[in-house]
Amino acid sequence: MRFFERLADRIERADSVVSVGLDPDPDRIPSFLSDADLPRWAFNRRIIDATHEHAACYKPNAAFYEDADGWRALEETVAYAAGKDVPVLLDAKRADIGNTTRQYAEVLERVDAITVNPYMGRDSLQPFLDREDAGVFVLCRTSNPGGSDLQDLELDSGEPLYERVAALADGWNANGNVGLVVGATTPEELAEVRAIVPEIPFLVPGVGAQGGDAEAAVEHGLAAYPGVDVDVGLVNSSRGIVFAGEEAARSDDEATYFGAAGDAAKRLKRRLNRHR
Ligand SMILES: O=C(O)c1cc(=O)[nH]c(=O)n1[C@@H]1O[C@H](COP(=O)(O)O)[C@@H](O)[C@H]1O
Repeated sequence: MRFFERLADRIERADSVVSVGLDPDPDRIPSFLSDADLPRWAFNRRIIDATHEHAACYKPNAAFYEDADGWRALEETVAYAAGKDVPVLLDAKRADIGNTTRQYAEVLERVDAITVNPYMGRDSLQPFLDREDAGVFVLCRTSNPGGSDLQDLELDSGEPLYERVAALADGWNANGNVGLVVGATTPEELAEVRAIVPEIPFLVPGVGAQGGDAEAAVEHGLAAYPGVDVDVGLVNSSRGIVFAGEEAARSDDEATYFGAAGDAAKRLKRRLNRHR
């Protein structure tokens, strides 16, 4: 089964397009978990227990796992999410020259999908694109303030670079496995990219902690996919869900802390579903 078919299945079962970002910043892991063997894994396991009913996917960002214990924590996390039948999208923003990128793409043996960076061009993405069953989300218009520095640059044709990336990604989609990353912080660009690629699902980060537009994320982020009954796409929130417990009363109480994460995921799911 292709990634977007598996994702559609999950979206239907959870009635949700929420991507729960697993970004376990070590400085914010609650002190009651600091003695755990792998605090990031202990944290993620509890987050998954609290949120999986509302999760269309989990999106661990590789930056939070790039040390020896981190890789172990990530491995445990991926296996645990799979056990709950929730796809995992590794946010690694990868791509490189041929032999290197072939190694990078090996990670798709262990996760369902990945984010990739188009800056080095098609050959740097080919080994990912060749994995017919995996999802490959190409950065297009990112949510950060500096996203405009390069991505908005106008080409000779008059189009901004991010629009060219969208058009190129359409051409890279022979296997029906390409998605685009377009931030919720730039709703007009979301609409523009959607007009260029009516059939490519988006990963829309930037709602929650970055204050992006959740309604526009749903309106433009989802796309019909051949052979499935629901529109497909993902709207991600990381800190707004996993650290919701910091604001809960008695947040040093484990049940309250992780209950708040579950509530935050459920609230986001309902908010997004109002616009689906
Ligand atoms: O590729 C991404 O997921 C991504 C692209 C982008 O344009 N903006 C963006 O915030 N992200 C990621 O989405 C997550 C957002 O986290 P929060 O701001 O805490 O919801 C982080 O893991 C970011 O790296």
